[in-house]
Formats: sequence, structure tokens, C-alpha cells
Amino acid sequence: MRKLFTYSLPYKWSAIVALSLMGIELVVELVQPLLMAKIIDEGILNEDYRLVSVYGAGLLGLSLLAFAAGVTNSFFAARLSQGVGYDLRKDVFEKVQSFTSKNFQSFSTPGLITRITNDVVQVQNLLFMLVRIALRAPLFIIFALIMAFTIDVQLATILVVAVPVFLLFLFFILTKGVRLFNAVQTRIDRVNTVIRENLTGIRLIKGFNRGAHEERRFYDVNDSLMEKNKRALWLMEVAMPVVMLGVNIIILVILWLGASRLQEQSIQPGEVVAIINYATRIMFTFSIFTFLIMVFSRGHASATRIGEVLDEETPTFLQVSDGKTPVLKGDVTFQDVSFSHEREPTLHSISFQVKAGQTVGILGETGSGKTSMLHLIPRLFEKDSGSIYLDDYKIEELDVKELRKQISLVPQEIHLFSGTVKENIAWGKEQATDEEIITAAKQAQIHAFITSLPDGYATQLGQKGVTFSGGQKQRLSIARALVRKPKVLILDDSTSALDAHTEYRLMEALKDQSCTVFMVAQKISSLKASHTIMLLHKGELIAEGTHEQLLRESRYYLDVYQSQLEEVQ
Ligand SMILES: Nc1ncnc2c1ncn2[C@@H]1O[C@H](COP(=O)(O)OP(=O)(O)OP(=O)(O)O)[C@@H](O)[C@H]1O
Repeated sequence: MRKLFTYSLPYKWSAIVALSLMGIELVVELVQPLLMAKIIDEGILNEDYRLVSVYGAGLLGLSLLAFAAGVTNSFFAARLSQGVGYDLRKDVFEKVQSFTSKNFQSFSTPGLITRITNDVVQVQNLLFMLVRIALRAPLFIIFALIMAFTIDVQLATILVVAVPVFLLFLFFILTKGVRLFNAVQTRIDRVNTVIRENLTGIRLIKGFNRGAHEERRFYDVNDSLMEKNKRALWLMEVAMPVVMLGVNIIILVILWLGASRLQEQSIQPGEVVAIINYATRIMFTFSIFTFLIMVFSRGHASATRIGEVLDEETPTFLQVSDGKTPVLKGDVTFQDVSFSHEREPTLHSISFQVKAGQTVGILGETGSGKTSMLHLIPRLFEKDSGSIYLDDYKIEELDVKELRKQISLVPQEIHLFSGTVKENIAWGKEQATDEEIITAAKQAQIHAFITSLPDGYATQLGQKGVTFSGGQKQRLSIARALVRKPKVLILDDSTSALDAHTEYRLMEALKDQSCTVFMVAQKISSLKASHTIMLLHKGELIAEGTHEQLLRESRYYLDVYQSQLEEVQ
């Protein structure tokens, strides 16, 4: 919540204007019962109708003033809340961009989406209500009690006794409400998770006939969300009638005591009306409080969830960029590099040296650490110990943005963006010329296919667009990587869907690129031509050499090779 104050500072003038206008509304609200009392006591009871019209005109003027102040207050309250909402969305989004895979383990993707969208809206509502009515409500109660005292101490005492009781009740509702609305937001996360998994895996679900199972999963989380929402709203809905019942009892007590005081002629009828007016308004303010509590509970829960993202610790190297920015040749050296994702070590003392322009094949069973090892080079993961050099620079000495600019990674899971084919390739290099895009597509062996499409490079992908096959997607993302003319290219099992002939032509084209290539593949036939092949086993580099060397020197490699030959035969 303290952060919210910091975020409001740039909009302090909107807040100040809104709060000043709220002050006008407050004063009008406090003066109105007094004027009414005067209309009754000095005007109606004395049959002085000129005075009635004077006070009446005053009352009307004040009401119009309050109306104008209210409308303008809403305008500035909206400026404040929308401005803070915009900044929060931007900062949470930017923060998520700096997340490493370790950070992502703390948050689910749908949870992050809920935080950037729904939670920010709840915080906006909270801020809007805060400068619109939330601050006015307690101020009104305090000043209305003072005004009531100036009119009649005895009747005002009833109010003074009633107010703390109401406050205690509302405090109880507030504490329960914050907890319940926190649970509601978590349930929204779960609904989003199930919907997202369902939509992304829809073909799998249909293929496995798991539609009914998925529906049950959705009903479960949906029921749970409804249950929590019902409990939270029930709490708020009970609070309102309880407050209203209390209001009516207080008014009856004031009327009863006021009537006997009127008989004793120790109070004027207009004064009783004014006190009842203050009582009604105070109690009405309490009923607004129950609504405000809902907004506050939700806003507080959401602000905490947003704070969790903003406070998440990210490595400083991703935020600071003051390292060296040389143009690299592409030599890659690992010296005793170890790495663990969590507590279990993933890579143990990996050492190797690769000269610029070489092609390195990487082979190893699933989970042996191939992806982890390659992600250390562009610092997508941070090694625990050892040193990694690019040319003669330790990777920590290089500006991380510059480092990544010179390394292209084609990950295992291909991701294309909605937009045209051309935009998808140019995504790798913002200022890429048409010629560069076509050259990259040719090298990635996808140019001929693209030109066979009716709209060629202008073909739309994604929603309502063309859907590419697995191999076409892989080649498109390789083109995206090549357009940057990287010094180091990492192909993480990204040629698995290519036929042998296309894969061969791709590797031939890469030779002209003069970049170091790390290529993970499951088939030895894909790696045979590499300058060197590294064999990973349970996080250790157990052998390294050319295909022929490994056939001679590594029993493990020979076994894998023979089993793959048998599969082909
Ligand atoms: N983000 C992560 N968080 C925690 N553990 C991870 C993460 N990514 C991988 N691991 C673990 O690290 C080990 C090595 O995984 P890695 O993905 O590097 O292997 P791989 O050889 O590339 O596997 P595959 O061939 O199946 O892609 C595995 O045991 C895996 O469970």
C-alpha cells in the first residue's frame, strides 16, 4: 500500500484538486442540515416566508455547488486512478521482462496476467473511491458529530455512543473482507490457468478424448471461485442491512428523546430535525463504508499481489547495462562451469573450447542438461561457478544487451507472433531490410515455401491467419535468428521436424554465415558433419570429438549410433 502512495505522487495535483473539491462537498453536506433547521425554526414556525425563500435559495445554491464540485472531483479522481493504473501496468510488465526462469517459478503465467489486468483495475477502483468518497466519509462523521454537539449535547451523545459500535462492526467486516477477497483473486488465477491450458492444449484434449475431464477441471475451479465470491459478497450484503437496522434504531431513540425534550420546550423542532438529519447522514455514510470496505478489501489484496511482482528480486545484471560492447568473433570457452536450477546440480564442471565459426553438435539423453548448458551463454540462466568466455571476455564483463544481440537462440518450443511472415522474421532485427529478410529466409530453407503462399511475405500468421506446420515454424524461427547475423547461433533441437535433405541444405547454408553454431539434435545423422560433437550424460560432458573419434573412443556414443542405425533399417 505504501507503494501506491509513491505511484500517486506524479498525479499529486489531480489528487490535491480532487481532495479540495471533496472538501467543498463536505462543507455543503455539513451546512445543509443547519439551513434546514433555520428554515423550520426561523421561517416556517415564525411564518416568515421571505426567510424561507432566502434560506431555500441558499440551500439550492449550495446543492448546485456540491453538484459541480462532485462532477469535477470525479474527473480528477479518474485522472489520478487511470494514471496510476497505467504506470502500474507498465512497471509490472517491464518487471516481468526482467524475470529469469527462477523468478518465473514463483508466479504462474495466468497469475501474472491477472495481476497486470484485473488486479490493476481493483487498485484503480480503490484510488478512485479514495479521493471520491473514502476520505470524505470519516471526515464527515467527525464534523457531523461536532455540529450535532453544537446543536444539542444530549441528543448528540446518542450518536457518540453509536458511532464506535458501528466502527468496531465495520472493522470486523474489513479484516474478514481482505482475507476473502485475497482468496477470490487467487481463485481467478486458477480459472485463468485452466482456461489457458485448455485453449493451448485443445487439440491434445480432443485427441485424447479428455474433454469431459477438462470440463470437470474447469467446473471445479469455477465452482470454487463462485463459492469464495459468494462468501465475500454475502459478508458485504449482510453488513449493509445490519447497518441500516442500526440507523433506524438510532433515529427512533433520537425521535423518542427529542419528543420529550420538545414537550419540555428545551429544544426547537428544527434542531431535532437537524440532529436526525446528521444522524441519518452519518449512518448513511456507514452504509457507504460497507461498499468502500469491499473496494478497499479487493484493492488491498490486489495491491499486495502487484507488490509481490514489483518486489521480486531479479539479478542486477539484467537491470544495469554498463559492460563492454565489443564486436565478437564467436570463440566460446567453458571452464569448470557448474549450474543448478534448484538444489539438485544440473551441470557439473563443464569445460570446453570452441573456435569461432565451428559447428558443435550436442547429444545427450533427455534431461542431461543440454538446454541448461546452452542457456548459460546468453545468460538466460546464471552459472553457479566456473567461467564462461566469449572471445577473451568473461560473459559478466559484457553488456548483457550487447551480448544477447550477438547470440541467436532458436528454442525447443517455437513461438511465432501474430502478424505477417515478414514481421516474424524481422522480429529478430528491427531495422532489417527486405534483402536481409529474404537472405535469412533462403538460408533457413523457407524462402521457396513463403513465395508459394498467395500473399508471400505479407501472409498473416496466428489468429485468423495461416497455420504453419512444425517444420515450417522451425525454419521460420531459424530465419528470425539468422537475420540478426549472430556470432553464436544456438539451435536447441530446432531442426527435429526437418527432413534429412532440408536439414543438410540448412547446415550447408550456415557454413557461409561465419558464426559458431551449437546444435542440439537427437539423431547422430544430423550431427555427423559437425566440427566437434559433445556428449552430455547426467549433467557431465563425458566425451568430445569428431564423429569418427567418438565412434572409436566412446562406447556410449557407439551404442547410440548403432541403435539409431537399427531403427533406420
Ligand atoms: N526451469 C527449470 N527449473 C527447474 N529445473 C529445470 C528447469 N529446466 C530444466 N530443469 C531440470 O534440469 C535438468 C536438465 O534439463 P535440460 O532441459 O537442460 O535437459 P535437456 O538435456 O535439454 O533435456 P531435453 O533433451 O529433454 O530437452 C532436468 O532434470 C530438468 O528437470
